[in-house]
Amino acid sequence: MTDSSPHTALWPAPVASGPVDATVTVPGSKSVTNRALVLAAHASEPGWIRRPLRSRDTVLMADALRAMGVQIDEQVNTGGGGEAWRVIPAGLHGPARIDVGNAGTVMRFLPPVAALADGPVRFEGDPRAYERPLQGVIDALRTLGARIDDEGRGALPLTVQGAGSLSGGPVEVDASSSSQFVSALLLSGPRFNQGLELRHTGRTLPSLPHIRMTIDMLRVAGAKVDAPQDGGEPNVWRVAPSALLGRDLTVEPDLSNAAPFLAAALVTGGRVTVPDWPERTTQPGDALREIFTRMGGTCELTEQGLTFTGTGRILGLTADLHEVGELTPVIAAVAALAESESVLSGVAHLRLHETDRLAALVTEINGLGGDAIETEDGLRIRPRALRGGVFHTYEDHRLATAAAVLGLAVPGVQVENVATTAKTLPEFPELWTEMLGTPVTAGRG
Ligand SMILES: O=C(O)C1=C[C@@H](OP(=O)(O)O)[C@@H](O)[C@H](O)C1
Ligand SMILES: C=C(OP(=O)(O)O)C(=O)O
Repeated sequence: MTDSSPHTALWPAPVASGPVDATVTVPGSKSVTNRALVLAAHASEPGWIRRPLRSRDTVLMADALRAMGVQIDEQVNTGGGGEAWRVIPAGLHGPARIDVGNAGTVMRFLPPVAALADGPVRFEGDPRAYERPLQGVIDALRTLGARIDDEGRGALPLTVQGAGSLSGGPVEVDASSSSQFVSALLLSGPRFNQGLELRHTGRTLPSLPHIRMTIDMLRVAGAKVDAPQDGGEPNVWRVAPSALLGRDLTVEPDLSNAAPFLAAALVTGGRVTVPDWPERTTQPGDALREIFTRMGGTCELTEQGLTFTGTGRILGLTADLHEVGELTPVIAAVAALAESESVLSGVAHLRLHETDRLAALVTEINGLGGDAIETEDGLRIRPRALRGGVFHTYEDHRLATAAAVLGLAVPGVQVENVATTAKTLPEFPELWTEMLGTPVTAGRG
């Protein structure tokens, strides 16, 4: 460790001394927790969120809702069932200041909530948050009746001049840069006076499972939603105006954050079980069962959870990851260790994520001696022996977990700022070393 500042600190990624054999309990889903918080804030009665994810993105969401008047009581160890948050909705109000950090869910899901608050709500965040797309949400909210001061930026920082209610009605949005534009408007749609009729006009729409997650959770909260997935008009969603119910909801483990642990089984020819893997889910991480099977492993879903077993061989993958873009960094890391070429496509929108993920993955994999190139909409990765070195993470949690996967097989990988995993998985370094059967030691970034 040459520097103790968290952004430049180096974490020596542990090398696997043999096949891993571990059970890893993965904390709750970021996407489910943050949707649950928004829906509970809109409800007309209190609700519970059990086993929520506690991470930077979800704490930012909870704090932002608190700033607008919602009461969120965090209760730990409720009858042995882990943590539970009690959400008590109240009249939403400004003035409020919201820090979105670099959380796409916070920066996109909350401007529609703020439009329903009474008073001005200021949105600020990390420098990268000011570069991430938001124009579609801003324009749509204006069409629906909101006043937003963004000084013509079409991005953060901005102030929503909440009027206490919003007309709602029909609106068009191009959500080709982020599915979160659609989810954001749908999640608050029941609270708009006329509800919402949302039409996506872009050529493509990424991360469809996340939109299905939004619709499922809205319906559980009592909303009436018509969606293309039910045979409705393509690219059109309708949400009826209605009150929402307070629910008692248990958050599923974050299956996207299960990715590096399952990858460890594949890379080391070992076995990893993730308990509480849901039998049915809208989480995109469920696709890992098929993706990692195609890359050479086998998996089995039992009462114990999902057990993934590696065979010692790692096969290249040709796949369109448009629906499951957030899995790309870890898949790319596995691909860099594979015996044959991988072509990962459909993920051009990753250039606008926490960092430009395509550029970052190419630079860092090649920095370890790999052979990766950017294509128009993804990556091509060819087999080549890797060597140790510093893997920069660009304040991107998924770059850090991808680097840890490479480090299992490549001695001398130093992960810069592993603490950036706090965005969605603050316990990552401990879970990783526990999985490998090594004690938690110094060297945490
Ligand atoms: O709605 C959500 O919870 C998410 C949607 C996806 O965003 P994009 O559609 O912008 O990729 C995903 O990548 C992100 O991690 C979480
Ligand atoms: C893209 C991601 O996050 P965000 O919710 O900030 O968009 C991600 O977690 O991979």
